[in-house]
Amino acid sequence: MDNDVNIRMEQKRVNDVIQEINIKEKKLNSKAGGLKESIIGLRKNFWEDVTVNLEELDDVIETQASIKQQAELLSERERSHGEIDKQLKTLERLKDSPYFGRVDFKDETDEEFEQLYIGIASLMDQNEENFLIYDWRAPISSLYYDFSPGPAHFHTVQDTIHGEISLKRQYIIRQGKIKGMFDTGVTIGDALLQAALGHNASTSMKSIVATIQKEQNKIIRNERSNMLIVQGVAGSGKTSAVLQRIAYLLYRFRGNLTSDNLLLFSPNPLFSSYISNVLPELGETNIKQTTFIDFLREGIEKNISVESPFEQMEFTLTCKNPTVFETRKQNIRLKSSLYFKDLVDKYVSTLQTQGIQFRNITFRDAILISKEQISDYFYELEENVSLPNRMEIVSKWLLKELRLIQNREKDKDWVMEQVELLDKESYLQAYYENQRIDEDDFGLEEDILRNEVVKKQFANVRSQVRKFAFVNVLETYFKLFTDWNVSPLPENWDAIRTFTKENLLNRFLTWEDATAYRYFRGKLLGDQKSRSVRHLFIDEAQDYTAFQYAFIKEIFPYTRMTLLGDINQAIYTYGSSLNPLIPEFVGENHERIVLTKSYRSTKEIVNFTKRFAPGGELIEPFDRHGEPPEIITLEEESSLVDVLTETIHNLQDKKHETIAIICKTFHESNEIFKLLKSKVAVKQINEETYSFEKGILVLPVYLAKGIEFDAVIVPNASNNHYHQESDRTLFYTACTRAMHSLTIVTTHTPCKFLQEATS
Ligand SMILES: Nc1ncnc2c1ncn2[C@@H]1O[C@H](COP(=O)(O)OP(=O)(O)OP(=O)(O)O)[C@@H](O)[C@H]1O
Repeated sequence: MDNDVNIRMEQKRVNDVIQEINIKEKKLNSKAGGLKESIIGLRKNFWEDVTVNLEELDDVIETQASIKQQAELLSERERSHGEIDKQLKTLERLKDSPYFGRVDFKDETDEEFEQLYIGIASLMDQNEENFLIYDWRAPISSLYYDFSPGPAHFHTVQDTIHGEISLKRQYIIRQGKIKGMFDTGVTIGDALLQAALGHNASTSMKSIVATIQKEQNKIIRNERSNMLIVQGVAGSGKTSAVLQRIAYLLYRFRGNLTSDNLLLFSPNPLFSSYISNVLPELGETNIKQTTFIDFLREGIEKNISVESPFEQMEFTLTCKNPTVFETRKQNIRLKSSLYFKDLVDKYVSTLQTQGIQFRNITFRDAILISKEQISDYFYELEENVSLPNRMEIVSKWLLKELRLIQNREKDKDWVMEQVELLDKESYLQAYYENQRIDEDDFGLEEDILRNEVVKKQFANVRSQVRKFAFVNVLETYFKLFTDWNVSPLPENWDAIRTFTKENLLNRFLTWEDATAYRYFRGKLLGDQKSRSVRHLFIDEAQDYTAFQYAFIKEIFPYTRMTLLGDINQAIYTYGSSLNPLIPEFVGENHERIVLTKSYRSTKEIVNFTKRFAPGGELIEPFDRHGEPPEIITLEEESSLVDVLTETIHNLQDKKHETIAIICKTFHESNEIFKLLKSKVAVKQINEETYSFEKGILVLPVYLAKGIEFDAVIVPNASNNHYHQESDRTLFYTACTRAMHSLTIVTTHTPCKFLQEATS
């Protein structure tokens, strides 16, 4: 058929579907209007419609029941209204772009091919009989992602349906108009992908539903594995795939799984906001996201400061003292390892019989229960009761003791002084209470007031006891490095323990100690195992240590996990041995998927960066072309500012909107910022930056993780800057943030990675 006729017919169908959407929208709107009125009415007349009578106990109970009934009615209506609101928003999106794909499919029993249109949500005709659009997550829609014309099959919950595809078509529809239409063969939409990838970088990530690739679809629809591990090269769509996977799981297990059951660990706050649009764009609520440090901090005492991973990195990259550096490196290696976890476990087992440090329970500067008493009580308990259970028993005992002390304390003089300071309300309450019990006993009122005072004053002590504040966890951890005979001795143990002791005395945990300490705390006091998180997603998984993984497993023993990362971007090199992304790690019920195709950068940039990526021969560029990376050799170092300014102006002339100057360290980014701030409108990004706007940005590479820019400038790729083998992953990560343009500035002696790329 003539292409114009085809387009006309397809546009007619789009118009028909939009017509249906309009009708549905009208119906929903009138339903929503009715509901809204009823909600307003319910809210307005809430107190008129409930029977309020508080005279007799029976009346009070009836009143409570009546309020409850009214409140339930209101929240039911509000829920329905919310649901309609969500449907209306989806219809609004469908009206703009009802679908992006079509497959004509016939199963083995069918006579004729059926046309299946695929979009971001399902839509049925008015009689609710036929699908006008299939949700991209429906089982049948996987035909679109997994097959080209020819034999094809898809899995339903019970079955596998075999058949044949006769046509696969893609559309670009905007504001209800077909802007492009392609019939595709083997891979989906090179044309569409070209269009999607050729755009300028955005300050927030986009959904990729229309162009999900077969390999990515495997990640998205995986339901079997307890642990899904994705090793994917830079720009291969790991983050994109995981967000689509979340949307898929929410759809597939709707009714059983809500966004509260899913948790994502992201590498930095900037990244969290960068991806926060994708799920709402797909009509789903965002899931809980946190960085691993925030997650750890929740379980560490507030008066202990914790180093961030970025501070750790900055320290190792900028430390000038070789002895200090060496000790720190060894500390990181040790504390990141499972060997150290074993050591902590061994130490914890010795605490069964002795060694836990307790705190006195004090009140108004006096010791109420001494730490020795607590320790004696604790260690007299049965040895085979676990430490956390013993803590519970001690806490109960302490609360009982406190009640007795509280009673004794009541008659002291200071209580009367406090009674006099009580407000009018407390006096009134005491009066009524007195009346209720015995109106003739005047002494009772004072007793009630005294009770009120001690109860208030003891509330804090009691709450501290419930939180096990009577255990000095930090001091007990400290003893691991002082009183305990570690065996076998880790390498350079003396230097490591001196370093650790010094930090702990300052109530400071290095990043490598933070997990160990948090784990230790859990062993001592007990950890709440998370049952509500059913799926955990870890992006940039290469940057987690073996100890961190073991800890995560402890907290989430029943949770399915999806780990995504790239071993070539492992920037925390001293801690990242035994990473799950390496094939040897794969265990039972684990699945490993490898993505080798890089979509982000132009072919020229990928071919350049793959030359210094370990195992780079496996990286495959997507066929999108641009200018080759530019390498600028400085004649003199003082010319850097002019070179950078000129480069930025050139890039702006070429319509690049996000231009990132990616530095090795924050220290370097400070220097560059100072150089440039009077020349161009440059913005500096730091650990606290939660979102960014288009423009010229300067930032260290560890804050650029997971993000992409139109153009990247690496301002100093000299040998004296990227000089160690461990800098390779940093350099690689920096260069691979570029979508369209990469500029590298160096002195006459470029770093070896740059030499490898250009030799
Ligand atoms: N199937 C696809 N269709 C359209 N765009 C895609 C597809 N897959 C990836 N992309 C695009 O490629 C870019 C890189 O994707 P993404 O950030 O998800 O990769 P990544 O593997 O997480 O990268 P990195 O490890 O380097 O941070 C994004 O712009 C994304 O939109």
